[in-house]
Formats: sequence, structure tokens, C-alpha cells
Amino acid sequence: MGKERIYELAKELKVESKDVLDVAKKKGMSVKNHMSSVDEQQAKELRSALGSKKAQTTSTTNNHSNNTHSQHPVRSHEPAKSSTTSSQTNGHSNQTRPHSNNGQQRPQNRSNGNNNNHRSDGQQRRNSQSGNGQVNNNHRRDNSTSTKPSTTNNNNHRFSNNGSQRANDQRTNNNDRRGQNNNSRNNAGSNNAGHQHNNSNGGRFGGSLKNNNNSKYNRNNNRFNKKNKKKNKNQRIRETNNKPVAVRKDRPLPETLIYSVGMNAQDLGKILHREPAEIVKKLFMLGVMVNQNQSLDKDTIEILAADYGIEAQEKVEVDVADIDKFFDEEEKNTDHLVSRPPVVTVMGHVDHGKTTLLDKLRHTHVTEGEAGGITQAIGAYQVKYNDKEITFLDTPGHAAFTEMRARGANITDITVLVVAADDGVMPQTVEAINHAKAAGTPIIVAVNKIDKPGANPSHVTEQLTEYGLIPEDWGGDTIFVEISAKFGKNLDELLDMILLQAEVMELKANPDQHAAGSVVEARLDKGKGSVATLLVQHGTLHVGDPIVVGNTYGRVRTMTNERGRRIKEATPSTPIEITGLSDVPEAGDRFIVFEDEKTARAAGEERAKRALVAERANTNHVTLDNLFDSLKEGEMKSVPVIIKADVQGSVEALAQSLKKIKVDGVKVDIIHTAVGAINESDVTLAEASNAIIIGFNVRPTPQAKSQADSGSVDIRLHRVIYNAIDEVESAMKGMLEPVYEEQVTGEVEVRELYKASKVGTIVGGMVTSGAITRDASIRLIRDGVVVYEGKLGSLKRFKDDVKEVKQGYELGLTIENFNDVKVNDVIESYIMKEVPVK
Ligand SMILES: Nc1nc2c(ncn2[C@@H]2O[C@H](COP(=O)(O)OP(=O)(O)OP(=O)(O)O)[C@@H](O)[C@H]2O)c(=O)[nH]1
Repeated sequence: MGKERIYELAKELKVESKDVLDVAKKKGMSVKNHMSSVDEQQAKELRSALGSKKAQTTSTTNNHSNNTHSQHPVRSHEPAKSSTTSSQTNGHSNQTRPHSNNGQQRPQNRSNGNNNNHRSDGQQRRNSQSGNGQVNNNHRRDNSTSTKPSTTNNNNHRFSNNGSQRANDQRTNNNDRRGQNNNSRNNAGSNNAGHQHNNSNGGRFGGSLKNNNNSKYNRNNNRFNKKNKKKNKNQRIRETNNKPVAVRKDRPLPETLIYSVGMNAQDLGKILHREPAEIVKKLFMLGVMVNQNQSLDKDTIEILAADYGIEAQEKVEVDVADIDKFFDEEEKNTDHLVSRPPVVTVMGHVDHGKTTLLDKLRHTHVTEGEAGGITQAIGAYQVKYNDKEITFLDTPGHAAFTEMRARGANITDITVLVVAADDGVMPQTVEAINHAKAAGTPIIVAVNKIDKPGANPSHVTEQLTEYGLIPEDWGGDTIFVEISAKFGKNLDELLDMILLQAEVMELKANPDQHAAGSVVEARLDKGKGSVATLLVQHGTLHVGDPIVVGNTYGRVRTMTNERGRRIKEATPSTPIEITGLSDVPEAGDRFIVFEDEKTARAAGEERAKRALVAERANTNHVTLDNLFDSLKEGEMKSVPVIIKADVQGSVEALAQSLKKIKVDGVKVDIIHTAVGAINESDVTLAEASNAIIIGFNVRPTPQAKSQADSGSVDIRLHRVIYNAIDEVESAMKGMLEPVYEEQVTGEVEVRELYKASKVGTIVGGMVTSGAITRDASIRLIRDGVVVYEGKLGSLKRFKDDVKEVKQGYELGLTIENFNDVKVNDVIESYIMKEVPVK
């Protein structure tokens, strides 16, 4: 217990500070003014001296006006904090116990850590024995009793009151609102008292308690009173009764604090049902100095939780943008598995007959009821054979499509390797084998063009054994089918083999889940917007499904099969063309169906944002590490190229291939790529950037063509990707500055020297190797050291000027602007020769 100031005592005892000072001085205490302080013992003395005086005055007043608004507060409050020795005090305590024990008061007491609780328990029991009437009586009696017990009581009063006052002051300082809360809490205490004593001046009792608090607790109450001084007391009591009680502090802590990293004290306060200020304070005690809005890290939050004695658990944030994760989840979903058609990719070398085979199958083995339908080039289609479906992916077959094909192989179950029987294994045949092997897909070899006169199927088989593809007849396990795609020979056998292989593989999927799959290709259609060919790999895709495809999203607006027929749903292994996406996805992108469009949108937008960030991060920033490269790049020439193609897949493939062209000193700079015809804006862009436009399977619009002609923009149209690449490559080579290489042509040994006043030193010598020419550059070498580099002044054989002197012949020569030649020097002649670009 600390010291107390005179004015505080005066306030408490409701007397003038002067009176307290006087008494103190009389008692020999060293006090000067109202700010002087006295110790605990002295305060006790003063209280008893002044308190008894005061009490006498009060009791007199009470006798006069027992039922009026008297000075109840002082006395009615005092016993609340008192322990008792006399029966009167007991009575008094009993009636006041409910205040301290009721509602808000209890936790406050607990937090104050005083002894009242212990006492009040016992007292409560006694109180209940005496009953309400008794309480009231006690109370009434007490109102008029002497204040004798207050001597002892005051100690306790001080004890408990100091505690609460300290807490209260602190709160008031921290937060004004808190101070008010305390008021309301105190008021709540009085409210309860009010309820209990309603029949016998309970209202006044309640009010008095409040007043008591006001006088002792803090300025807030005074302020509150000032504000309301015009209102009468009853009104005030009513208001007090209606005031919402701040219950926050008393709400229990959650069992587990579920948090996210980066939460601040305010966020945590909400979860913990605690004031943010309390959390800030707690953190301060734990050595973390933060304000309410500062983000907290994982460790801090966990320490805080531990300090509160509760578990902490980090909230698992679901990254909706991670569609690969969702895809994997759908893939792992193995409920209700049913057989699905195999997905087949046809690969092989250029012109070996892939397209012919796919076209033939497409036209001969169409799904029932759809015969005669217009076949769309959607990059994938299904054929029906023996009541079973097979899905064929029409992936572009050129080596330049490597990347896409590698992606395609991921969705492929079986690879059909087409090898022309008249041509045998070629580079892209090997490449296709490697891709299929890398993807782990079984290979069925279709030896094609067996109808051709020069066909040699067994040679093909032999060649393929080198790559591990050994037919069953030869002890291997690879299926070989000899076909003629052009004439449809053995195509049924090929389909049989595919189905057989599929059966062995037990291909299954669950059609009862959200659809997931991959993009086969995508394009921008003038009328329909983004059009994507998707292959459903898991689940069933429905019209209206909210979907995220790569970095785009949307709702499946329309769904058509390869024959342009509208369908409502697509089961596993079905290729379909959909519209309704926000943007054009890329071939090989994955798609996932979401529960609702909002999440799909959020995921799609987030993915697009991340892709943009990644792309930006990829653009070269100069760092110390790449500074040298950048400087070198500064010397590089670039060929700006605009790529327009019919489908996204071709755009990608062409772009990738062009980027891969290696010509030292020149690089391809792809400034724009898009799907669709070459339009005026492409030409404008090309004009501005001095770019070449490469059109793959597309044509320029008439306006674009005339604009290009007048602006002399180079538009190159191709249908074969190789040609496009070749063309760009040669353009790049043509751009290079010629590279020259020194070539030593001959050597002359200096044997004699003649000095001529007009021409300087004349060298007589012999060509020891090669030949020396008049226009060659020369180097004078003495003892292995180059002494001079320059040009010849003259070259003679005997007296005649000559253009060249060959090995073994003597000559005479002069060196331009140089005479310091010595016998035995060697003159080396050389030329700079242009080196062809590799
Ligand atoms: N005689 C004969 N010719 C065939 C056969 N299959 C394909 N051809 C021909 O071979 C040529 C190339 O066939 P495509 O189907 O275009 O070959 P591809 O492998 O698709 O070629 P790219 O698309 O350029 O990679 C065409 O002229 C076809 O008519 C066949 O079984 N027999």
C-alpha cells in the first residue's frame, strides 16, 4: 500500500482538504498542503479522526431525512469493502454483499486480488439466511447507525478500493472508453443492488453506490455527472440501468486460437474476445513492441496464445489459384471408377501419313447417328469402333511442335507411331519414340504406305528394333500393324489393337466428380470469342459449369463435339469445344470446374495476375550477374517478328522454334503473336517496329495486304513450319556483318637490302612459303617478334612490277612508310577473308 495524498483523503471522506490538513497537522504529521502525502498508518488515523466526525454529521442528517437522497453513498459503500467485527457491521456487510458479488463486480474483485471474495462467500451464506427483508432492515438500520465499524472497515475499504482504483486509473489512462466501461461496470454493480433493494429505496441505494464510485473512482464519472447534472437523479439511475454492460472481457477465451500469419492485435482481440490494448500490453510484457495495427508473425502469435494458455493453430489457407493441386485431387479421387475410352496420339515423321490416317479414321469410323456431320478440325475427335470409343488427338506432327507434343503426351494413353514403309525411320520418328517413352505411353507402330511399290515393312521393323520396339513375332512386346492409310487397309486391325492395348491398361475415371482436364488447343473466334478444345480427363463437364482454364475463367456457355453438335455434358476422354471463357487459354493448360462462378473468377484472375508477374519477372533486368551478357546483347541485332496463325498451338510452336534458331549475333524478337488473319493493326505494328509478319495457315485481310504493300511490310505466308523457320534463319544470317578471318598467304625471307634515296629501303628476298601479293597486308617479323605491320609499297620481279610472287622465287619489294628492315627479317603477307555465317 502506498502513500495517499491529503486531497484524496478529503475527497474520500467528503471533507475539505483544509480540514484534513488541520487534523493532520494537529496530529503532528508533516504535511504542507493538499498535495502532501501521508503513509498508510497516518491515513488510517486521519480516516478514523475525520471519518467519525463526518459520520456523526451524516447520521444526524440521516435522522432528519431518512427517506431522502442522503449521504448514503459513503456509508453504504464502506461496508461493502469492510470485514466485520461487530454485529452491526455484519448486518451492513450482508446487505452490501450482493453488490460486490453480483455480476460485474465479481471478476473485478478477483482481478483486484483482495480478500473480499473470501469474506463475501461466508457473508453471502449468512446473507441468504437472513433473507431480503433482513437485508433491507439491515440496510435501513445501517443507514442510521453510527459509523463506528468504519474504523476497521476503512482499512479494508482502502485496501480493496485502492486496488480497483489503480486498475481503474490505468484503464482510464489507457483508453477513455475503458474508463467509461468501468463506470458502467460499477454502475452495473449498483444496478444489481438497485434490483435487490427496489422496495426499500433500492434506487437511491443504487444511485448512491454510483455516486460513491464517482467520488472515488475517476474523473470520468464526474464528467458523466456534469454532463447530466440537469437531469434528476432518478433519470440518471434509469439511464444507468439501461446502459449496455461491456461484457467483452468476460467472454471466455477460445480453446484454440486459429490465426493467419500477419494478423494484428485488433484481429487477435476479436478472436480472443479481448481488448486490442490488452493484447498490445501482453505483447509488450513479452518483449514485443507493436501497435494494434501492426502485423504479427507466426512466432509472436503462438507465444501470445501460449501466454493465454491456449493452443494456437494456423489457418490453412486454400489457394484457389492452384488448380494443379485441385487437378491432382480429382485425379486421386478413385470412387465410382468406370472404364473410359483411350486417348490416342498419332506421331511420326513428316509426310509419313499421320493426317491421312486421322482423316480416314474420322470419316470412316464416325459415332453412330452422326455420319454425314461436318467434321470440324478441333484437334481431337472420337471414333466409334465395335461399340467402343477411341479418342484421337490431332496434335501437330512436326518436330517444331515438340513442346506441345510433350505436353500432349501427358494426356495421351497410347501413341500410334506412323512410319512410312517406303521411307523408314527418320529423325522425327526417333523423336516421337523418345517422347512417347518419356511420357510412359505404350507405342503401337503403324507401318504405313504398304501399298506403295517401294514399301519395305520388314526394313522398318528392323530399324525400330534399334529403339527397343520389337514386334511380338520377334520376341518383343510392341504391336506392329501394317496399314495403308490412303486406302484404308488394315485400319480396323489398328483400331482393334488400340482397344486391346486400352483393355490391358484398364483405363478408368470417375464421371461423378467435378470435371478436370486439359486444353488441346484454343483460338479466338470473331463471333464466339474464346473457343477452346478441351479434353475431359476426370469427371463430367456440364454446360454452365464455372470453370478455370489455365489463366482464364468463365462459365461453359456452349459445348460442341467435333462434329459441331451441341452437347450438354462431356464424360471422361471426351474432346469438346467450349465457349464462354474470359480469354484464350494455351494448349496444354489444365482446366478445373469450381463449385461457384465467384471462386472460379477469383482463381482465374489470381492466376492471370501471377502469370503476369512471372512474365514481368522474366523480362531481363540488368544485374551484375547479367551485366556482361546485356552489354553483349546490346551489340546483338534482332529480327522483330509478328506471328499470326490459325490456332494457338501453331502460334506457340512457331514462336518456340523461331526462338531456338541459333545464329551468333542475331536473335529473333517476337513482338506480337495472335490467332487469326493478319489485319491492319498487325501491319501498323510491323511498320512501326520494322518487323516481318509470318502468317501460318492464315492470310492477310485485303486492307492489311494493301497497307503492307504501300508500307513495304514483309508478310511471309507459310503452310509448312519448316519453311517459315528456314526463311527466318536465312534472313538472320543475311543480317550479319561479314566476319573476316586472317589468312596468311606467304612468307618472304629478307636476304639483301638496298638503300635508294627516293624510295627508301629496297628489300631483296625469297618467297619461302605460299605467295605474296601486291595488295596484301604484311607484317615484319624479327626474331619471332612483330616489328611492323603495314602494306607493301611495291613488289617487283627483277625490274618489273608484279601482282604476285610465288614460293621459291626471288623478289624485290618496299614497305610503305617503313625502312628499318634488316637481313634475316621475315615478311609475312596475309589477307582478311570473309567467313561464311554458320
Ligand atoms: N500411297 C500412299 N500414300 C500415302 C499413304 N498415307 C499417306 N500417303 C500420302 O503421303 C503424303 C503425306 O501424307 P500426310 O498424311 O499429309 O502426312 P503427314 O505425316 O500428316 O505429314 P505432315 O502433316 O506434313 O507431318 C500424302 O500425299 C498422302 O496422300 C498411304 O498409305 N499410301
